[in-house]
Amino acid sequence: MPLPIHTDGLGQRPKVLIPEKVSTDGLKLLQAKLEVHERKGLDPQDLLSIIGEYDALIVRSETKVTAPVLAAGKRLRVVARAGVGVDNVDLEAATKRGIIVVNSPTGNINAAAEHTIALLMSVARNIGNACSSLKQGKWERSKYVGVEVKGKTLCIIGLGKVGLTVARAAGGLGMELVAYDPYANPSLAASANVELVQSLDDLWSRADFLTIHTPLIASTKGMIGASELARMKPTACILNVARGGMIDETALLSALEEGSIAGAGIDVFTSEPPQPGGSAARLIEHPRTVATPHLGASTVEAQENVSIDVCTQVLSILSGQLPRSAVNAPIILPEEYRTLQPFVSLLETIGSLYTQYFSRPGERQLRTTFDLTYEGSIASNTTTKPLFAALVKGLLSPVTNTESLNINIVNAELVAKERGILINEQRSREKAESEGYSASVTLRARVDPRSPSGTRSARADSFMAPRPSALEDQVIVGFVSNNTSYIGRLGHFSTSFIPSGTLLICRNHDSPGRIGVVGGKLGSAGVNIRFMSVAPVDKEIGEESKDSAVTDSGNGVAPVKTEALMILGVDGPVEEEVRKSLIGTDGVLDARIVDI
Ligand SMILES: NC(=O)C1=CN([C@@H]2O[C@H](COP(=O)(O)OP(=O)(O)OC[C@H]3O[C@@H](n4cnc5c(N)ncnc54)[C@H](O)[C@@H]3O)[C@@H](O)[C@H]2O)C=CC1
Ligand SMILES: O=C(O)C(=O)COP(=O)(O)O
Repeated sequence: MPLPIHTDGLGQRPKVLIPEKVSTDGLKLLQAKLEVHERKGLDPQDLLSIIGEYDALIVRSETKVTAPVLAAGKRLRVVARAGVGVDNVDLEAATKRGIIVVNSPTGNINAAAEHTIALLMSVARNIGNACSSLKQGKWERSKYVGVEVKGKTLCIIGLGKVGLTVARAAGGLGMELVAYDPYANPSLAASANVELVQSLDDLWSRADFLTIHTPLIASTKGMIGASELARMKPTACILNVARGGMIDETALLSALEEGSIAGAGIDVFTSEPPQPGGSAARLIEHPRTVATPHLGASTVEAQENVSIDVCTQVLSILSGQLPRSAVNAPIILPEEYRTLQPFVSLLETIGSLYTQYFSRPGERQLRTTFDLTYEGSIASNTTTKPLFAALVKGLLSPVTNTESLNINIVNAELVAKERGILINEQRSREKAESEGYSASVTLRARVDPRSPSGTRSARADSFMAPRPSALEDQVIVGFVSNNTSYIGRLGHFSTSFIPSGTLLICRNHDSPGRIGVVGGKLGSAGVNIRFMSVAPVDKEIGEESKDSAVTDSGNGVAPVKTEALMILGVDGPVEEEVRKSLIGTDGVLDARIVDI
């Protein structure tokens, strides 16, 4: 069920910018919940100047979503591509900023495949030239004699969704099918009667028609140049309904001019629209080229599909749910996300509690590795990305502005790496049940004694773990009960409290009268106590330290069996003077304030 979309603090609905023609079928879904601004014909400068107002951006292939656009999009949470190819979106920059990029991976593949077949037939039967000749009042039947495709070999580079759909349709036309795709599914290829070859070198000389259906990526850029074209039959025709940039346009034009290939059917160009007088424009003008202005996805049906697909995903993301097809985020099934959700809040709390509770102001700080263990039922989830992201956010929230970092499943790993936070995730199915809960999480810090602060990075906001006192155990155990987060262990102490609001956490001698002392001092300072919980030394540690139990010297070293924690939920802030006044007298060894 979709969650409500919240307005901002000023009661405004989230805003979505649509600078290209996107079908109204999807936009209608948005209009009820969002402010939808269709602004066609924006130039790059206009886009830069207005993008800062928007929470979502929906584009097709024309809008270049560059790093500067994403940087200016301070509120942007999602860039949706109403189509397949995301080569016009700077994915790396979006990931860094935690902006989810979604696309519609299947909505227009049939349209693209049908358009490929249309170009194939147009090239084979001279449809474009014959049509314009007829419109000029001519009747040139012998000039436009074509070839049949039945029995001819169609070579396909990229046997993905579009490539396979083209193969099936071309198979229906009686064509022989050969494909090169190092990642193709052999059984799908076999089911469409496609012969898969091991190398591109096996294709060039076999093709009567050659069609390309790969994404535009480093390995496909400039894939077909002069030397490849030179190896093709002079009767061969080449088709491109994928992306400009994969075929060298100048080389293709020369091959057509020299007659080393027979024809071309081209829908996509290196620069769209083509620069007047440039290589694409000259290629389009060639009499044996059939060209269309990037119309592969331009059918009513495909535009409805992609529009509804991406608009639904925009709504999901803006209501805090996960999209169906994010390009730069892991796929998480909805039912899996539901089981993880209560733990997301727990992990954020544990992270924040860790940073606030274990920090000692003024102490030299060190870089840390965390062991994060999921125990019990939660350990069987296939992904824990949302939990990882929540922990990173929690660890950083007390020391940096996490709002501006927008930490989420998209960028959490990157942010953690940049801040020197190393998190090892582990799973244990049994442990939590033996402790009496169905699932729990343990965060244990291992501080690297060889890397004092400042040795690796001069960043002021880099995460530095607090230096632990000699024997301090930096561990937090949390669990969820009735959708509420609980802390079950803090350092050496076994406890059970709900971490929320302002907490005063005191470590004291485990002897009568401590509560009265702290309560009295807080009372005279006008601080109201909401709840209180006493935490003895965890039983495992108690066993270990039985023989060595000595009284603490009061310097924060060597917690022993004779100590306990007192956790007080208090209303409002506790002045620093009041906190300090609690320490050192009447058996109170330490007092720390934590805000959750
Ligand atoms: N002209 C238009 O309006 C449209 C164009 N497209 C374009 O069509 C292309 C294909 O789309 P889909 O089939 O949906 O993508 P897809 O991801 O399903 O398939 C791409 C295939 O290319 C293969 N591939 C990747 N690198 C390769 C390489 N170096 N050599 C050989 N094969 C390689 C992959 O293994 C994959 O099987 C994309 O570039 C997309 O942008 C898609 C829809 C409409
Ligand atoms: O989906 C794709 O990859 C396309 O190329 C379609 O582009 P368009 O949305 O028509 O600008």
